[in-house]
Amino acid sequence: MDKNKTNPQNLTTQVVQAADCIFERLRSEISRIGSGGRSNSHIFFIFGASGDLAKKKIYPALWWLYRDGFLPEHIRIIGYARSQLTIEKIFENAKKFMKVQEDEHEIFEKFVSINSYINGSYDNKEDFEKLNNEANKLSKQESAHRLFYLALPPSVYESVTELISLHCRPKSPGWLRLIVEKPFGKDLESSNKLSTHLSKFFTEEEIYRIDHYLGKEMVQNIIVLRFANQILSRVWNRDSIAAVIIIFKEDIGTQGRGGYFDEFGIIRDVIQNHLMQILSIVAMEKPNSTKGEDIRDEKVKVLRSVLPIKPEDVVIGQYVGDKDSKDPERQQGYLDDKGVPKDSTTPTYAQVILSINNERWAGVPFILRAGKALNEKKAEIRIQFRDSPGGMFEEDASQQDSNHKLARDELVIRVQPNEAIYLKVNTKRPGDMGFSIEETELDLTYGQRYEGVKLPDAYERLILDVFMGSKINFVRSDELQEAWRIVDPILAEIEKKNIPMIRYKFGSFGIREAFDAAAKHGYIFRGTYVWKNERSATIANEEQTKAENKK
Ligand SMILES: NC(=O)C1=CN([C@@H]2O[C@H](COP(=O)(O)OP(=O)(O)OC[C@H]3O[C@@H](n4cnc5c(N)ncnc54)[C@H](OP(=O)(O)O)[C@@H]3O)[C@@H](O)[C@H]2O)C=CC1
Ligand SMILES: O=C1O[C@H](COP(=O)(O)O)[C@@H](O)[C@H](O)[C@H]1O
Repeated sequence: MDKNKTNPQNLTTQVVQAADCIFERLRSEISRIGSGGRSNSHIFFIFGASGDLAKKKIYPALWWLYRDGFLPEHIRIIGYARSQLTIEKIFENAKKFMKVQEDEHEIFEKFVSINSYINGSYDNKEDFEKLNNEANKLSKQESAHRLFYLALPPSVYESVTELISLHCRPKSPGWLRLIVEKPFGKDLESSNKLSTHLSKFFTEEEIYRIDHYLGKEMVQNIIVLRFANQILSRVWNRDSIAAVIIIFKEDIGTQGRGGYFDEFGIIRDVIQNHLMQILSIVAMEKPNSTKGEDIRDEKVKVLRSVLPIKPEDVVIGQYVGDKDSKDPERQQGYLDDKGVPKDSTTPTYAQVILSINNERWAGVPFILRAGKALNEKKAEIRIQFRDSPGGMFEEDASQQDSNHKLARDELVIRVQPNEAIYLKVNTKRPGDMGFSIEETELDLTYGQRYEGVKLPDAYERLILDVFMGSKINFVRSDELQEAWRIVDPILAEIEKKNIPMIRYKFGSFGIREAFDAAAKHGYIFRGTYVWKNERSATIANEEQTKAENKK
């Protein structure tokens, strides 16, 4: 037997070497792009450079790409916002998210030196002309390729994009790429309006709609897992799979972002985009190739087969403070957030159960569940397989009853934290003299298996994709339309208050009604959680809930 294959130490070394080799190829591709053609400079503009996303994600991602040699040689980064700031101040705010190591100070200083900040408004043509002049001066080349990242609230997208197109386009042969952050509208109508507006000023080729979940390692891995493994592709259908559940949980509340959140709610914030994107990759047919268009064609095709959601298949909730908690943040309910109106009925938790009407998936529930202010931060996909037929084991004796004793096989793809893929299977209890069965896992936890391998941050990957001109991990306008078509009717029902709002305590495991609904559709929860303790949490404000539902 090949020792290299079995020794985890060697395996890790091999993986690290393979990763280094891939990175080397990428770096040379980047430098080829950077030096090829007549236009070899790049300018990366961050609109909303004073904001939260810029500070936490964009500046850090650009720094890591620069440090690791992935940015083109001749590049300038220009932050733009209304605030009177300096680049020093911007870095002061962003530095704690950039994780600069002791031995990286020299290269970090070089990174700082390619950055600058310009302040100006979002709707004044003179400011954009000034920005354009500054950019030309900094890059010393009017045809430098230009990338514009819109880290802004959607209220200013229209004016900013128009002014960019009219006043900040590079001279030929420089190209322009526009990175648009979610939310892409609030519903199908406003999303279409935004798309129509963008299409007046940019080609579809130039637009990169970012959904950062598409940059996460395990989300990208779904395609490989599904289509590079016969053992999985053969069973990836209604004959073998009983239910699919895609879960997003956060252990924080809105943390002062309530003003933004209240306008959108958890369905628009997480389900319509991140979870729907995951669903489309889990459920799509095999694409013809790994080309962006082939993959996106299949994603949109499966979304078109999603049937209208029935209101009875929706559970929504809003968190209330946990007055018994010692943590002051957990004592605050959603309505205590300063930006949130006291009578807000915006959901912070939602579960929707979807049906896909095609040959592969008819009858299999796809359960999308997302919640803020829960007991943990976690995102995962659980593919639950059907019961083994036959019932030959003692544990199987009560097959008639829905509470089966023999656990179902379940494939879990843990997106975060601690990326992992594990398959829950039944095994003979080790050492047992008879046939007693216990549930165990075939476990591929990345932190153990691929020790030392760096998994890039989602924004790092996606920004690099934009430099490379790769659209695999960006959302096409027809995908977006389908996602809105699916959630729009439910949003309307919620608006009309036709779906009861359930209060849950900050730190809860979830909402019991959601788990019951999932069980009714055939997803069998085999965890160890005992609802008895939680019941008091989900009905903490039962009286208030009842009163509101009566209104
Ligand atoms: N923060 C996050 O974690 C995530 C954010 N996003 C999306 O990214 C975009 C930016 O998010 P984020 O950085 O959190 O947003 P911010 O609220 O921090 O806004 C970014 C910048 O926009 C300007 N701004 C804020 N409000 C207004 C307004 N009403 N009118 C005009 N300008 C305004 C401010 O700059 P100034 O006043 O200096 O001009 C601010 O610094 C949003 O579309 C958001 O949905 C997506 C995923 C995650
Ligand atoms: O897009 C969003 O995502 C974040 C969660 O991102 P993650 O990468 O930390 O899982 C969420 O907090 C935010 O509300 C939402 O807008």
